[in-house]
Amino acid sequence: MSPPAKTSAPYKLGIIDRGLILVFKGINYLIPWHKLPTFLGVLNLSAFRRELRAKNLHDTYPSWAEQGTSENPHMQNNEWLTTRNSDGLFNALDAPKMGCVHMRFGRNVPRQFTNKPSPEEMMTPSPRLVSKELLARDTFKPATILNLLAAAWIQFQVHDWAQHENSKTEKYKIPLPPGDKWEKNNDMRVEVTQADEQLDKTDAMTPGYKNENTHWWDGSQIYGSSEKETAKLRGSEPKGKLTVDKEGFETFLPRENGVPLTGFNTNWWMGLELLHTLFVLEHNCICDALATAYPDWSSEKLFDTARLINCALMAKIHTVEWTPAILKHPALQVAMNANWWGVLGEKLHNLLGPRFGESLSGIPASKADQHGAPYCLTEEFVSVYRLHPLIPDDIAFFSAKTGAHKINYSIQNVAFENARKPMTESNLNFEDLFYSFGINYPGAVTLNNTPDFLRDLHTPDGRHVDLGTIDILRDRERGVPRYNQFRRLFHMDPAKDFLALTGGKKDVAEKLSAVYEGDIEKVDLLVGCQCEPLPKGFGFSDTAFRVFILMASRRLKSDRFIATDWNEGTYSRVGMEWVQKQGMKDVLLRHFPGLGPALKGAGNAFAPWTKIGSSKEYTGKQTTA
Ligand code: HEM
Repeated sequence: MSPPAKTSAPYKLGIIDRGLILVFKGINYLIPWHKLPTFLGVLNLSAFRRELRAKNLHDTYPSWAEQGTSENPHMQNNEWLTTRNSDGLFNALDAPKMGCVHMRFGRNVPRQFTNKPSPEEMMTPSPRLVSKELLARDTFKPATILNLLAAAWIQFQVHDWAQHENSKTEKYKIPLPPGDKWEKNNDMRVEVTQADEQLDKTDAMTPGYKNENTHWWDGSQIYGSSEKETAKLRGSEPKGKLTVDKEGFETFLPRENGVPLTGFNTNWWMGLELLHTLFVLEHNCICDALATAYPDWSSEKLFDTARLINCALMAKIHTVEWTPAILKHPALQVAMNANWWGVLGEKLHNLLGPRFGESLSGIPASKADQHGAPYCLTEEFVSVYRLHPLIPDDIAFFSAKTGAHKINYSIQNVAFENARKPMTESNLNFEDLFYSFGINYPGAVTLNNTPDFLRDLHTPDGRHVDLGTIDILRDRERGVPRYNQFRRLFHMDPAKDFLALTGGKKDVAEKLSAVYEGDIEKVDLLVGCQCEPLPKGFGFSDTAFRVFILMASRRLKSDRFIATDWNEGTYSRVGMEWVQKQGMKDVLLRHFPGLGPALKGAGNAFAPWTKIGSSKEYTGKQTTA
């Protein structure tokens, strides 16, 4: 038996790192990073990332041995050396369980700061009061830098990355504010998050929670998080393809009792229907291209390679398109491109190849590195992706051919079993739906903008929940520090009072103070993030952004298939070109060519598209601000 695996040396700050961090701490005392000239802003972000890598990656297991050893679990099939395993095994070869399904979430703050609070602390102030006073949407506030596809995209990605399990037996009773008639019997109960078994004393104070998905960026929302599931989704399709159903001219995800058959199908709505369908079609199209180029490949080889390509394409789209769309700041445009192409940029990357390491040539093809802590997603990462205000109240639907306004549907009427209703009921096709998503706005991630639909949600499995209450409760129960403490642990200054937190908005500060009984330290992370002033061009808070600075590159850098094994041997020549030469617009146009006119003038596929024909005259709030 080999000793416990430790796949990478502890991340130590060198003298240059320390110098850089110190210099920028000095500069930031006077000027925040986002107000610096672009070049300095990018360097500032790099200084943040160095410090975060050194101080903000914390394992929640008692030892590295929990990640497995090079012999245990035993790799029975050498196939996993060159392709993804659906359970997430064997990505790190000497720690084969790292990042696999049912491994625990880690932490971005030391565990001594993540203790589970007492029942009283957990319910103070009542999460329902916070939801009613501070989260409930008063009027729809649109995010005008984005389109609705951007909202669907991030949920689509989150479903690849993270899902906690709820207890089947235990529930919290949520205190209701006076006069709050939640249900007839005036009772609100929410399932406890299922904690992992206790492995050591620390777990008694701060439980570990397992991920129901693989932690890797491996398309598990499409392919499933187990080999068994993947086999089911492929069925008996030849040439490495995923199963689809054809109805007339449209291709749909197959369904069982009305439920879509795909890797992750909970919290379903039309946005997910669109993106799951699109990337299943993309997988099948990649299979065709590979089969043409490599006619002797088996169905297995075609599937494995197409999945690698499809996952890398999604990771690239997220890195160089979605993120710069929601963080529309010049330093971010450079920094996110640098994650993929390096600071030398795409042209030089293509000319010289990825030979100069992570900083100059980008993360793909650089050496995989876990920076001293086993790779996994974290509780704090899940917290900052609670972006439920992105969901609007209703969607305006248009013809992709003429731009004519057809009909509006409330979100409720395109959610769960209704996800395809506008197609079956109103004769709209996928092209119309994509076009409509391209010109509808999502909600802005801000206070009092969580839709009623999610705050009074009835799910197909019989739950009746207020997602605003749940968003607050979950962070508290999982020991995620409240806003000010979170900022300290992410090396930021805490807000000194309510007025400072809101950037001088007196009415909001008073409302916050009333809910939190004058104690700024009690403000929940999600609430603080939704009311702090944003850097110019940002779609969410600078505080949440600190988690992104660290984890966006970590998801790429820790993954052997994106880092060390990024080469033609793994992906094939066709595969490398497929990923490197294409983006979201190419994917959309390949499958839905009628979107051409709307996408023609659009800069970023996740920003509002060009309105065509008579949709320009529509004045509804869904697409006009
Ligand atoms: C119609 C749209 C949506 C529905 C119906 C929905 C529903 C839900 C539900 C029921 C939960 C689980 C609550 C629990 O802990 O018991 C949840 C969690 C979550 N949702 Fe949403 N959601 C939607 C959109 C979104 C969007 C756009 C995002 C943006 C990224 C998002 C991010 C999350 C995250 C991060 C969690 C926590 C997952 C975890 O605890 O592991 N959701 N959502």
